[in-house]
Amino acid sequence: MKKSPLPVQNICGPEKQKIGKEALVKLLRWHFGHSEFRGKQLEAIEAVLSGRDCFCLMPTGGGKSLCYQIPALAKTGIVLVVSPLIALMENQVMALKAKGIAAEYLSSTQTAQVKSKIYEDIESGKPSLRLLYVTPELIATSGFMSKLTKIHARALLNLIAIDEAHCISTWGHDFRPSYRKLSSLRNRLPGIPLLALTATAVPKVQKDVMESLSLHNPLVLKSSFNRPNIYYEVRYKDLMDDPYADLCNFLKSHGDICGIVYCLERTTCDDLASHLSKHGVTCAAYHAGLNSKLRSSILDDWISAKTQVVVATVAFGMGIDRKDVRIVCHFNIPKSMEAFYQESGRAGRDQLPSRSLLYYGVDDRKRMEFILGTAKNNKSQSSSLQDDTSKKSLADFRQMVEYCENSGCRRKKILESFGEQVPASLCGKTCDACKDPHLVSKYLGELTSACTFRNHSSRIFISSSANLHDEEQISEFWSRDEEASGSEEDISDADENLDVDGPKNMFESRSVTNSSLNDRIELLQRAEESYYRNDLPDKQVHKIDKNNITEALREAGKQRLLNTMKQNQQKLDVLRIDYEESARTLENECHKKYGKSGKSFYLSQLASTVRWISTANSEELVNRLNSSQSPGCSAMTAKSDCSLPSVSPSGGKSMVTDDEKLHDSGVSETPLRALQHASEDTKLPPIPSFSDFINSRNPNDNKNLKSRKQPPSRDHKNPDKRVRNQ
Ligand SMILES: Nc1ncnc2c1ncn2[C@@H]1O[C@H](COP(=O)(O)OP(=O)(O)OP(=O)(O)O)[C@@H](O)[C@H]1O
Ligand SMILES: [Mg+2]
Repeated sequence: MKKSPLPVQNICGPEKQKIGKEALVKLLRWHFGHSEFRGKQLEAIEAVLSGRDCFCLMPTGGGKSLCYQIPALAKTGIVLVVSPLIALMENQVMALKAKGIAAEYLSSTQTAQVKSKIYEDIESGKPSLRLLYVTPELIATSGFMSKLTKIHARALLNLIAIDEAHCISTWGHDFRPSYRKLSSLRNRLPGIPLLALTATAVPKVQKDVMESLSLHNPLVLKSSFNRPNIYYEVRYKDLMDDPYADLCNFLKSHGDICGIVYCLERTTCDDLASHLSKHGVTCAAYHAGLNSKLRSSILDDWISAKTQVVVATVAFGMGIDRKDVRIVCHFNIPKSMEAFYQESGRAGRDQLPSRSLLYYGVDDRKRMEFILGTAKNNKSQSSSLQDDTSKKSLADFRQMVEYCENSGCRRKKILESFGEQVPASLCGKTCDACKDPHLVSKYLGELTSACTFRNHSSRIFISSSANLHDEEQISEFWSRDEEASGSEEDISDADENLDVDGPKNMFESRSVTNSSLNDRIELLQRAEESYYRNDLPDKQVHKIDKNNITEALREAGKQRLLNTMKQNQQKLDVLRIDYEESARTLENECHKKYGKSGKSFYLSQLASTVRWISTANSEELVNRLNSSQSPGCSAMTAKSDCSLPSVSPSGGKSMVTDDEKLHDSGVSETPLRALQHASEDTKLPPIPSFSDFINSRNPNDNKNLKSRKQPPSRDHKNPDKRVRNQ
């Protein structure tokens, strides 16, 4: 229903006149239907209305948006809101419009007509608009800045609100290079109060945000990070027979509730969503590998409660505003406490009891250590800034591991990681460790035994990833950060094209400033995708259906798998294996599983398999190859009439040992010879290295990608590890 603008007009006083609390509460009730301000909302609103800068740290779901929405209604003129995501802007603008509040957003996704209507209004000298949401990229363009300057000169710019302000800090978990450009706002638009809002900023990030934005004598408002309505729990994958079944039962036992399950990889999302669906949970997978149309329909179905659970990567991120999320589950350990807090904080925004459940697995931990450690090793040659960033990533992750591996109150650990000292009694048995400390201690004991049993060296944090893989292997993408920055892509492209002052070349600019792991991984992801795109001749690409899995693509996929096996030769040498056949088998498996679902699913599965090969041990590889074969044809006893890869485990020297025995078995060419041929003869498709990719950004010039690198992470779903150690 459209609301009359009358209350706004009534309280608009002369410039310096203080707007009283009553009038503000009236606005709150009239426009938003809330009876009272929450937490520090009123203080923030009064500060910015009086012209003072404000730094506002409120927990997720704390109601930060109202801190700039109410000021926008209290004064004629415009409140500019900087937001990191188009989806976030769209949601808020839609919700405000539904309340009859004049709000718009400017982004590359809008038509020229819509944009010029907005510009017309804000340049009219008497804008009807109250809230204008923009991306940080747009702010950096000279065109938009000159419009802002004009509005400013006419005293029509009341406030600049910077939402998710932690994105400005390289120390924050969601650093966005484009946010750095906001540091010029203070000088360019003097006298306009700045309001920085965030839910997740450790003390160092808080300081960095305030300094970067040059906040002048800001009112610093910090609410506790505590989310008392969320119950925290960790479950241990290594102690379970089947974590999929455990999660499924958990979700079903809570009835028809709304939930989010976060996974590290796209393929896990697809697998898990399909498993849950089969077992009666209405759910959908959501990740950056799906096209935007599909993504928004999945989001719509979830928002409108048609879908109960979304199984997602971190692409399902900021701006997801459904109040009644009852469960947020992490199926893989997140990379930092900040990420965990932000994601788990999507539960219970209506303040009702909700749950955070994290499935911790030692393999998951090692995988994460590997990627962070590899980044560190690679960066050791680079600047000290890069080293610092890597060290910080590892330290951040350490907190997450401690959250899972130590006994003691989970809530306390979360709060302490944000610099809050609280007594354990604060929790009031709202985490598993406080509710049932003996059980948690027992699980941790079992975990130690299980790890020892499985020959994991120890639970001591951060094994040297250099022992696992050489640094070549960094080039395989690891999707977690790409997923998050996939959203950044959504906002950046066209806006950056407008950028007259800003850098012409995103990659060039980033190579200078963005030493963060996130950016590197994002670029590597793009390199990966570019590799697949560029592998086909241009004309062919245009001709084929975008979603079509061509023979050429399949062949490239097979070659990629083959290449990975060869790069892991040393590790796999303990096997006697026909690499060519093995690659074909694995490619077939990917195609069989996801061929019908489309190219992105197929490529995602393929990439996951590549990662898996690079980390799997010989036994795992044997198992997988064997399970991929047709019934009755065992790879362990492969004969010449079986066109499947011939493999045996490392201990298999006694079973099938050397060339002679293979000759005896009737195989025309020994696996060892096949291996040699593969090394000598196979022309492998080039996979761009990180630097090659950056240097070859010209889309017409992708042919000089020469070097070849290798994936770092491993598939989480290792059936062998589900050992319950009683
Ligand atoms: N004073 C209030 N009374 C009741 N509900 C409120 C109040 N202020 C905000 N809310 C509600 O709380 C929910 C969360 O608000 P909002 O999206 O502004 O949170 P946030 O702090 O920006 O969270 P996030 O960090 O996740 O972005 C919204 O649904 C909003 O309507
Ligand atoms: Mg918000």
